[in-house]
Amino acid sequence: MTLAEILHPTCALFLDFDGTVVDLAPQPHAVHVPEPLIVSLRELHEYLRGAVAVISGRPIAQIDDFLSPLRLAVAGVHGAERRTAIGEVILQATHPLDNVEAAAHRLASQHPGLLVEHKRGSVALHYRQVPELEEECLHAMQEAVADSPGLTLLRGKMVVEAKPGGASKGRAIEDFLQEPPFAGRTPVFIGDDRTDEVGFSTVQRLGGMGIKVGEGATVAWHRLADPAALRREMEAAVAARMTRTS
Ligand SMILES: O=P(O)(O)OC[C@H]1O[C@H](O[C@H]2O[C@H](CO)[C@@H](O)[C@H](O)[C@H]2O)[C@H](O)[C@@H](O)[C@@H]1O
Repeated sequence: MTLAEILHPTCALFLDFDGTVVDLAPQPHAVHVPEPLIVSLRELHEYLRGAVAVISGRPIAQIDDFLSPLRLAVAGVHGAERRTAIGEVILQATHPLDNVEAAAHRLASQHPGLLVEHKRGSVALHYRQVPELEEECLHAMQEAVADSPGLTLLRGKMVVEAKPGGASKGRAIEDFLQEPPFAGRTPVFIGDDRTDEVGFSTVQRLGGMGIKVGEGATVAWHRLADPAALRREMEAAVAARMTRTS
C-alpha cells in the first residue's frame, strides 16, 4: 500500500521529524532539510485542508527554523509544548531540572564527545559520537530522574532524555484530534523511533494508521525503508492528488 493510497482527503497527517522526514545527522543542528520536502509538506497541507502537524522531540522553534517559511501545527518536546493550527501555544507544566542538568553536565565534562541539549522542561544527553557510553549515560540519567519529581526518562536514537511525565506524543495527537481542522479525521502518524510507538498505538486505536520508517520492532501496521523513501512517497502522493484534481 502506498502513502498516496493511505492518505485520503479526510485524513489528518502527523509526522515525526528526525529520522522520519529528514535523515539523521551526526549532531542535532546538522540536519539537512531538502527543498522538495518543504514543497511536499505545503501541498499536503493544502490537500488535507490544514490537517498536518509535526510531532517532535524538538522544541517548536527549531521545527519552525528547519521548515521555514512553513509554519505548521507542531507538538514539541514530546508533547510538552503544542501549537495548534490557529497558532495558539499550549505549554505543559515543567518540573525542576537541576538534578538531570547536573548529572548530564558532570558526565559531559568527563567525555567531550557527549552533548547536552537544553529544552523547555527537558534535558537530552546525546551520545551519538561516543556510543560506547550508552550504559553510563542511561545510568546517570536514570538516577537523576529518580531524584526529580515530575520527570520521566525517554530513550531515543543515541539519546536519553528527561521530560515532563505528563507529556507524550500520543497525548499530543489526541489533543490535536479534538480541534479543527483535525477533528473527525482519520489519523495517520509516521515516525521512526521507539518514542513514536505511543503515537502509532494511539492512531491505530482511533481507527487510523501508524507507519514506521526504518528497521526495528514496531506496533505500526505499515513500514517504509527510510526517510528518503518517505519523501518519495510524499511527492508521489502530491502528484497523485494533482492528477485526480486536474
Ligand atoms: O521526535 P523527533 O522529531 O524524531 O526528535 C527526536 C530527537 O531528535 C534530535 O536528536 C536526534 O536527531 C539528531 C539529528 O539527526 C541526532 O544527531 C541525534 O542522535 C538524535 O537523537 C533532537 O536533538 C532531540 O532533541 C529530539 O528529541
